[in-house]
Amino acid sequence: MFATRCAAKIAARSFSTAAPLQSKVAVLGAAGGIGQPLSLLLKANPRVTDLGLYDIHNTPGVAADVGHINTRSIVTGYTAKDADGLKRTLQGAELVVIPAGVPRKPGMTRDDLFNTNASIVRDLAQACAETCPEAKLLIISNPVNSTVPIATEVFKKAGVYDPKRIFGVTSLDLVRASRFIADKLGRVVDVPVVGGHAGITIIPLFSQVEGLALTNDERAALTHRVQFGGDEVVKAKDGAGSATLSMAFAGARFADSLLRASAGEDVLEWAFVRTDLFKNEGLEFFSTYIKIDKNGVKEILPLPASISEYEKELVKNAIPELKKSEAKGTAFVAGN
Ligand SMILES: NC(=O)C1=CN([C@@H]2O[C@H](COP(=O)(O)OP(=O)(O)OC[C@H]3O[C@@H](n4cnc5c(N)ncnc54)[C@H](O)[C@@H]3O)[C@@H](O)[C@H]2O)C=CC1
Ligand SMILES: O=C([O-])CC(=O)C(=O)O
Repeated sequence: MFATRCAAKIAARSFSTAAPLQSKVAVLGAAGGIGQPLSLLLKANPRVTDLGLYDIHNTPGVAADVGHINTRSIVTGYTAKDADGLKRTLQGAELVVIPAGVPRKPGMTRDDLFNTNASIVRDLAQACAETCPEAKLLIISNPVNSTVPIATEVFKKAGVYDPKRIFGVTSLDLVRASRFIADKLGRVVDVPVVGGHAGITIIPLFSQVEGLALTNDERAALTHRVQFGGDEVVKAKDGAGSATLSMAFAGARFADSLLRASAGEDVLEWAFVRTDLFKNEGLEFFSTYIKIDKNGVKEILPLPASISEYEKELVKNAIPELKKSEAKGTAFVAGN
């Protein structure tokens, strides 16, 4: 009786061999603060069939550990010391998630990371352009407002650029906004967050949340908290880095959206992408509402007409900041 119950339980937990599609996901920076829990969450995702982990060091240990989890995917782990380690990680990848690079310490802005992270993202993007130009790139490394233009320029130079496939991951801003209003609202709902991923460029659209009534003071305080949520974590970690666990959750959620879209689902998401929405202002990248399908971005939706005057003002103020970061990223690749 007990044996039968156990067998039934094990069978129920086993992965279904009928699961469709082959989906390889690569994580670059897999041994880091974000990389490890992100790899764990991706290993738990039944849509992932191959999980390729790469870092400059420590990846074999992470791969061996995560690889013992009895879900569907096969795990490989390479470091910079392995011959063709990066290439082998990227071969056949459908998604490449990039959390490689240094995190902030208290007192730093995300832009202060530019000098170190710009070349890391440039070199990893170059490897992607050579080995898996058709893969979707999910860029987590900061400053996102500049690293996405960097990856874009690398792909353009390599002649393989498709704006549908390069995403700056801003999902953590949505996760925070959703969590920060959950107690007041009594439920967890999606909150659209648009703009970019640094300070005042992060714009939560609380006006779009049904049933949420905020005073002006509450709205201003909540908006500020979302815009500077990253600083809250950096301060609390007190020199030991920035958000890792919540970022892994948000990154895994965004990766899952893309995998669901690949499997034929209609998916609405928010991400920092190439768009003509602010072409008249000379801005090329903006985080906004996107419909995704198996090819990546299927449609970029305009901001809802019903956003508040307060939110319109936030968008207006973000544009010069976004343009500066975009120009810095673009110039970096042009000059190197
Ligand atoms: N987009 C977002 O919402 C968020 C972005 N971040 C950013 O993510 C990045 C990573 O943060 P953490 O994981 O906390 O840092 P971490 O320092 O713990 O991990 C970074 C990993 O990248 C690896 N790495 C460095 N150069 C590499 C290269 N060339 N190739 C492969 N791997 C390389 C390191 O060895 C390390 O294991 C930071 O830039 C941080 O600012 C962090 C939180 C949220
Ligand atoms: O604040 C940071 O440096 C990390 C980050 O992007 C975030 O937590 O939103």
